[in-house]
Amino acid sequence: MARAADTPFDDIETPSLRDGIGYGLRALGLVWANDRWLAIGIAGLTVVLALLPAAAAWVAKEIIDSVLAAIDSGAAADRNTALYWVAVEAGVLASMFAVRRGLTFLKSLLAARLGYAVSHLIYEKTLRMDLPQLEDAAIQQQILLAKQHAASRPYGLVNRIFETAQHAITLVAFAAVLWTFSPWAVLIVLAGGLPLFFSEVNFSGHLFRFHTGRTPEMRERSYLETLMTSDTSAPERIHSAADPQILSRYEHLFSWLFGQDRRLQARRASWAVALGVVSSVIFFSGKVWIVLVTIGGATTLGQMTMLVTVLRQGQNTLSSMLTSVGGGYEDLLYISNLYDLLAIAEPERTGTAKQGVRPGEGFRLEDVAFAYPGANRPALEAISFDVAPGTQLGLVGANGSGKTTLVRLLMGLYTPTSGRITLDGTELKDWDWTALAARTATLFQPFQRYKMTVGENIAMGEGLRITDPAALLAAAERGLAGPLVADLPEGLETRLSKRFLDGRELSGGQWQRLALARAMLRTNADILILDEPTAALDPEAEAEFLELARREQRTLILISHRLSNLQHCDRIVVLDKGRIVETGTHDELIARRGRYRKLFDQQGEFYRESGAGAK
Ligand SMILES: Nc1ncnc2c1ncn2[C@@H]1O[C@H](COP(=O)(O)OP(=O)(O)OP(=O)(O)O)[C@@H](O)[C@H]1O
Repeated sequence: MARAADTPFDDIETPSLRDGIGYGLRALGLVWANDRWLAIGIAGLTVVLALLPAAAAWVAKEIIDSVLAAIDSGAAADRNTALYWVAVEAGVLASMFAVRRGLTFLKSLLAARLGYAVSHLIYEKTLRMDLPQLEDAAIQQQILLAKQHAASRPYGLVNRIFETAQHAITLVAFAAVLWTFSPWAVLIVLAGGLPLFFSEVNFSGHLFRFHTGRTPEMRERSYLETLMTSDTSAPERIHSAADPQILSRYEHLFSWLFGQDRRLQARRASWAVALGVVSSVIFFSGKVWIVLVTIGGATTLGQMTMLVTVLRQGQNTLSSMLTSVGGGYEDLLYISNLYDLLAIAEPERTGTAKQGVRPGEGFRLEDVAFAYPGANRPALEAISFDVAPGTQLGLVGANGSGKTTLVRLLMGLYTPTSGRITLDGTELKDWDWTALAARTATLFQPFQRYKMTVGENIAMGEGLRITDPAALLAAAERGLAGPLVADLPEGLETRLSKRFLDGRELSGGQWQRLALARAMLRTNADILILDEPTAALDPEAEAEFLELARREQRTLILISHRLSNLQHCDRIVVLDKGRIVETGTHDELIARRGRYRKLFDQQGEFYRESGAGAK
């Protein structure tokens, strides 16, 4: 929900001047590193374009003065001189046009290259982040802001730097012309532009704080937009008739965002009008002065025209330059967010062990606790147990008892807050990440529905490194997806998801079969971790798959709410509120008449009968 309308976001920090200069240089460095010829081309044309306005003003003066001379003398030579200057003016204007077009072309190339380069940096960074970092809401906000502005801001900043340089050179040339008349004329140009500059810089800071501070609302808005258009949310949304509520939330959010924009832009516009009036008054005072001096006979008509033109263009150029500086400052603020994101320390994966110090020991958990960042109580506490190779371990417990968290710790995706987890005698953090990951084949909860081909959905189990159709089909068979793949018109090549024109949609159970096939592709992993692997399968398929998994001869860690699935496990660990409350075989736990037995009895007549049989 949107916050109070007048939330000022004043507490959001903006970077210091020193940091800002550093960011600017890094952005230029990025351009240089990506395409130095493009950078050189833009810089060269910028300098040429910067000098042309002063040249044009000078040529205009020469035309007027030579025309007046020709009128006075009536000589053919003077007439030819005037025509010569007209031809020069045509050349200057044509060059201006050509250089401007060339610059626009090169800058469009730069925008595309830089947008890609920055997006690449962002994705390289997010791909190196670990799971807790990606689950951190503050980091997610930084990523969103960086992604939103990746294509525009770094290019914007570089463009503003070039523009500022161009305007600065033009100004120096204008100043040189004005100086010949009077140094005061240079001062008039400066006095007219500076107030606007300070106002723009001030508003750039406000805008940045607004955009940064409003990221939660922007995220909610984009979520509501997805909710109103996505096919996956459509069945529930349509059925629950939630549309008016969702739309009204969206409208509420929009008017809050719009109200803030309006207030800020209205203040910006009124300041711009007021300062524009000040600039005009200064300009016209300068013009009156030049006119009076000309009437007094101290300058020629041509000089007067040139001076007035230069005075006006000088003021415009200064205000464009200062607007570029203000805009560049605004770009820089967003880039500071980008660089803050890029500067986030990456998770230290310092482990190098390719195998454990006691091969064959399996997993050992010693007094493990884990708390999610910001959580007020640990998700797991005092967890100790062993899993010897080849053991089949069942994990059971109510929703939120910590089962998924526990298997993610075993996979090394989270690090225990305290305690130790070892695999073959070596702590997980000391393992080489690739070697550790290669030990486990996993069905995740929730599993992904990749909007790729069927083959790629399976190949993701080995990071898309396996492309051999025979291996993919074998995994499909072992994940009970063989008949499904055979039935699809293009087999492994079938594109999934209706989002694509030629894409096919699958049922929940069919998607789950592909997720199972993905896990089963990892034939070299000696540990199979299955987090609710059969929740979407029909009973026949469920029994068939679990039987298959049991025959795999690998360590099996199985999470299931259907306790009958765990009957064959060598050991069952029962979790409650993040703690182990019971362990034992199915029969032992049934006989103990504790938590497991209670859960088991609650699962209906069928399970109770088979439990009684086991007693
Ligand atoms: N990514 C997360 N960030 C913060 N807290 C989380 C996260 N995932 C889970 N939790 C919290 O940790 C606790 C344990 O969650 P976990 O998913 O491990 O339970 P579970 O036993 O697998 O539940 P279920 O049977 O519903 O799948 C819950 O209180 C949950 O709210």
